[in-house]
Amino acid sequence: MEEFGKLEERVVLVGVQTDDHDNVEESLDELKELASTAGAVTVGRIIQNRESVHPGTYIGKGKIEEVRALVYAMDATGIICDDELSPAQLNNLERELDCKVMDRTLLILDIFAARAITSEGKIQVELAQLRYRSARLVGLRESLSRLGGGIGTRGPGEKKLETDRRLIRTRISALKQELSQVEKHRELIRSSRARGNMKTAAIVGYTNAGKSTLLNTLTGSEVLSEDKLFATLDPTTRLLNLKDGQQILLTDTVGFIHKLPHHLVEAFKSTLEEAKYADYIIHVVDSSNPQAEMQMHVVYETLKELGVMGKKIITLFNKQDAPGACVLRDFKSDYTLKVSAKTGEGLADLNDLLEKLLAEEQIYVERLFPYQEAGKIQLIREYGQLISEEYTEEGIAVKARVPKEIYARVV
Ligand SMILES: Nc1nc2c(ncn2[C@@H]2O[C@H](COP(=O)(O)OP(=O)(O)OP(=O)(O)O)[C@@H](O)[C@H]2O)c(=O)[nH]1
Ligand SMILES: [Mg+2]
Repeated sequence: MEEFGKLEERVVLVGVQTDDHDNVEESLDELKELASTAGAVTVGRIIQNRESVHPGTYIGKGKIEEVRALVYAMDATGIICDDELSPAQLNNLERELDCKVMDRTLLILDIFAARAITSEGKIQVELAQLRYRSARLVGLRESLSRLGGGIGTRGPGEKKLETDRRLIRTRISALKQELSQVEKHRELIRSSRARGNMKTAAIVGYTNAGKSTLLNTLTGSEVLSEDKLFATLDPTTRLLNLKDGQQILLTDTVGFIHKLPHHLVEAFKSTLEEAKYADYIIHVVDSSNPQAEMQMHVVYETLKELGVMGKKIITLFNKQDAPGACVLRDFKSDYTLKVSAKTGEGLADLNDLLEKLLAEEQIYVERLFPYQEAGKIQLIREYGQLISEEYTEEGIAVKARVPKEIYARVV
């Protein structure tokens, strides 16, 4: 595992501006944030304009010289490239520059590794790390050997490489098995939730948008929220009591990010899938971020990739208290609200909206059930929401909300 925190890492960021590519300056701003989250100090950046990235070395020969000079001048310990490098690009650059070469994927993996808390998150990160590494075994041999323990403590050699690969394969299949156990467990929880007829809203959004803060403010719970990228890696579900007595489950999710490497989306699928099983999507946008529009776009793309479609979307333009907060036009969502998760501004409107949406799914029942029909009250308890029950001589007076599907069986 690459450890950034131990000795001070000083890095130079390297990006390629291609014609069809979004703005690399902005992408490098974000890469700098990622680097600092991982504990590395950015000491310079170099951008090359090219039609496309160099297949063998990511950047061209002349630029490599420039990077080498900057690394030397700034006493940098390594470079971080803005795109995922192929194994060949990584090896070649490492040979040419003679310093540590990292890429966006490795950086994100490193942050993920430091932040995963639940066993599921940890397994997912380790799997993604192993997959990334096994493809780059030659180049990463040195950093691997620093791991100590099982993998790689002796010098290089073909035989050694074979052993590394076999160890990694064994580990991967063990992890996969563990993961499928954990996923089964999650599936169980999900289906019992569905049986209890509890509606769920998934809070999604770009990393650092304020998702965890929102969950904390709404439910008074303590979910780690930090001004760091990827503070949340494991979904956390909390019960929200709405003012009118209705209830909804809110699930915090891992933040999305620009250029989230595909196999990471793959690795985190089961975590991100919370959004797929939710009844509603609450999309939190950091409206004080100049990149808000691009970030919203990334969120929609990721949702599409996950197959999350046809759900009601509530977009929250968050951080209204912050300077420069704006409201963007948003054609993809069904409802938009201006809020501040920090100050609580606008959250009463969110409460009202959720009440309205939930009420649409349920029918209000006020009825006296004779004692011989008490079984129906059990049905309400199981599938609906019992607001009150009062025992009288004629029977039980009940106020409740029941889902449309079972209304006919209750009245
Ligand atoms: N000014 C202001 N800051 C906010 C608001 N909501 C969240 N923040 C800050 O934004 C930062 C990120 O908040 P989090 O709640 O951790 O963001 P997140 O979306 O959960 O981030 P990840 O878990 O990393 O994806 C923290 O420093 C919060 O204090 C808000 O309404 N106003
Ligand atoms: Mg969070």
